[in-house]
Amino acid sequence: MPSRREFFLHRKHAVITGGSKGIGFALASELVNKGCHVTIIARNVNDLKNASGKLQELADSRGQNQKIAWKSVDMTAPYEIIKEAFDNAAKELGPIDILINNAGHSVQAPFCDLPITDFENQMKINYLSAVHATRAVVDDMKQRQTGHISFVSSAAGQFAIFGYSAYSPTKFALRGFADTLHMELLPFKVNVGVLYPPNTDTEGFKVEIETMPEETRLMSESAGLFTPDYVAQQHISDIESGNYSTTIGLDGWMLGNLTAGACPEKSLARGLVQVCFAGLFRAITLVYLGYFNGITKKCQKRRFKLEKEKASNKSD
Ligand SMILES: NC(=O)C1=CN([C@@H]2O[C@H](COP(=O)(O)OP(=O)(O)OC[C@H]3O[C@@H](n4cnc5c(N)ncnc54)[C@H](OP(=O)(O)O)[C@@H]3O)[C@@H](O)[C@H]2O)C=CC1
Ligand SMILES: CCCCCCCCCCCCCCCC(=O)[C@@H](N)CO
Repeated sequence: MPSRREFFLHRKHAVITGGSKGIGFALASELVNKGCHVTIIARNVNDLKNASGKLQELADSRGQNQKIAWKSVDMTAPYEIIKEAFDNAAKELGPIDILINNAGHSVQAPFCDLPITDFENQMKINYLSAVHATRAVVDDMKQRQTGHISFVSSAAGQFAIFGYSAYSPTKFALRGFADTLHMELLPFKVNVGVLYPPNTDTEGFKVEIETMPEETRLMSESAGLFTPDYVAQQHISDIESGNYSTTIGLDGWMLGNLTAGACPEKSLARGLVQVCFAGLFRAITLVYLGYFNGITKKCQKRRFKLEKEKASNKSD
């Protein structure tokens, strides 16, 4: 007998923001593999055409008449524009059953080196875009008493490290929003889920790694580097089985247990692990924090030394 929590993806209409590349594209592909009709949203039209062409090929190879569509929308646009785009998507491929809030961007540097505008900009694309998209689809889901809404947070939305003073809060915010929404939508049978990826090998990540402070690189790489396909498969499988949180890799799994806090948990087995090992995971985290603080001090020492050498070279 299928479990009460199970969510069937076959012939559902899924909309993925930021679906033209990286994790979003991998999520879109996996949803096509599960039999969904898919609409992807992003800004760049060429990338959208390219990505939806690939998705259509994948869909055609399954021979089940699945439809693919794309919309060029800046997800930071005013709510009215977002609402119109989602209404049009629903007119084209049918009522929206699944929304994946994935569009996002990271800018990392020590706090004082970050342009002050980046704080607001990242909040707009990483957090507010998800609020707007959710508002655009949720009434209809409540009325139809079915649906799923996902948020792509980050391991940096569970563990805030050096360099992410603008980025991490946007990803923590998604968790707060998702926890609330999950509770409010329970009576309407609309599911909510959060994905917490560690570093994932995408175009966005390739740009990020070029400008990343050494501290951020050393700390974040301790949680591993994963392929977008692997990350997407884990999350889609959690959507199907009705799990709230998706974590990736061993460190990700520990981090999920550590930060379970007051977040929803629908699996008894997962809940038991959180209860039994809470202390152990906190202890492991203290060790990591000690290691990370050491990295911060060492890198700063090296930087001071370099600056001193430069200054003395100049005065020679
Ligand atoms: N890669 C990683 O290491 C990790 C990523 N994440 C999160 O996963 C999500 C996806 O990341 P990733 O795949 O690496 O990102 P990419 O930069 O590779 O792709 C981003 C996607 O979002 C779209 N996008 C960006 N800005 C906007 C906007 N204003 N409006 C609409 N669409 C937009 C892009 O298309 P276009 O530019 O054409 O608009 C593109 O499709 C992000 O939320 C990120 O924070 C979380 C943890 C780790
Ligand atoms: C008991 C638990 C211990 C586990 C410790 C693991 C340490 C995690 C460090 C945080 C990693 C942050 C990755 C950010 C990825 C991301 O979002 C960017 N690449 C943005 O694109």
